[in-house]
Amino acid sequence: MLKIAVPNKGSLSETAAQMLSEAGYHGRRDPKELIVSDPRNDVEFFYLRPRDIATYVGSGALDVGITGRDLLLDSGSSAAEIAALDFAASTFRFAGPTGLLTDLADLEGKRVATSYPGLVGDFLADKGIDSTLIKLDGAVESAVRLGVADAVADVVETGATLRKQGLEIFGPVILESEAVLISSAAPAPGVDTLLRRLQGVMVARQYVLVDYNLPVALLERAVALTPGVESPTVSPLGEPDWVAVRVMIKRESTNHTMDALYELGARAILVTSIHAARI
Ligand SMILES: Nc1ncnc2c1ncn2[C@@H]1O[C@H](COP(=O)(O)OP(=O)(O)OP(=O)(O)O)[C@@H](O)[C@H]1O
Ligand SMILES: O=P(O)(O)OC[C@H]1O[C@H](OP(=O)(O)OP(=O)(O)O)[C@H](O)[C@@H]1O
Ligand SMILES: [Mg+2]
Repeated sequence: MLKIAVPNKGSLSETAAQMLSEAGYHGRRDPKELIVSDPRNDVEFFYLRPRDIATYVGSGALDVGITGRDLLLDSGSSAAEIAALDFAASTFRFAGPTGLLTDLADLEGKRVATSYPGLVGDFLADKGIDSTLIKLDGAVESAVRLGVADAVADVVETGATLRKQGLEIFGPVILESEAVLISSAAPAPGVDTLLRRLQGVMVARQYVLVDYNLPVALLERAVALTPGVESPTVSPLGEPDWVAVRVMIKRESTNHTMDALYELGARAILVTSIHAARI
């Protein structure tokens, strides 16, 4: 049975559980469950703190897990990232009191508060900057106002938390992070199926199917607008000189693409959601 680590709390837990469910797995129903077996899919789920998942997977105790790239790198674990999962995107940045710190060298000799001392320590060492790390569990943005640090290094999504604390981003991007699937050194049998299923969920979320009818003379220009993942399916129509086209397009571009197809001369343009996919 494939042993899969899943975040039990925090920012990643809800979407991770939802993706696994959309991928056909049967996870926990009760948030107090820590281990749930899904024999039909030949997997077992272990609900763990996202920060600990890389440690379990890196040690080989569990085969794969869902965590954040930032947490994986912070842990120093030997687990490897095998796929990005397209959610919980954030950047990891330095921030300080507005206007006071402007570049990385300004951190020399300063106190930097963070919940990710492994990640930040490695980054500063690599750049030759000698700072003192102040390890906090969360709400690190308060550390400057409360006088325990001169700057912070933390997860930034919208930047709203920093702004509310009178802090401003400075210096280089430490990391672009998102939720990832990680695996132990020797990938276990069954990982391929899990990955294909999760990729299917991502495709179903990102793409829609579009069908349209078009004079065959315009086909080349229509294909340029909607090239699809591999290539569009083109079928004959009862009407001579017209064809029917079926193709996947990015969900976010749906209305622009429909407008462009209509202007080109396509008609009966229909858009349908994809329920599941294997590409
Ligand atoms: N606002 C956010 N936007 C996107 N990703 C985030 C955000 N906050 C945290 N994360 C991501 O969530 C993961 C942290 O997991 P964790 O469970 O500690 O989240 P958390 O939100 O800090 O949870 P908690 O604060 O309840 O402990 C990291 O990969 C981090 O990049
Ligand atoms: O850029 P923003 O959109 O404001 O999001 C970033 C904030 O979200 C997370 O905090 P969380 O709510 O998880 O609290 P924590 O600091 O206790 O982990 C993260 O640690 C940042 O503080
Ligand atoms: Mg947090």
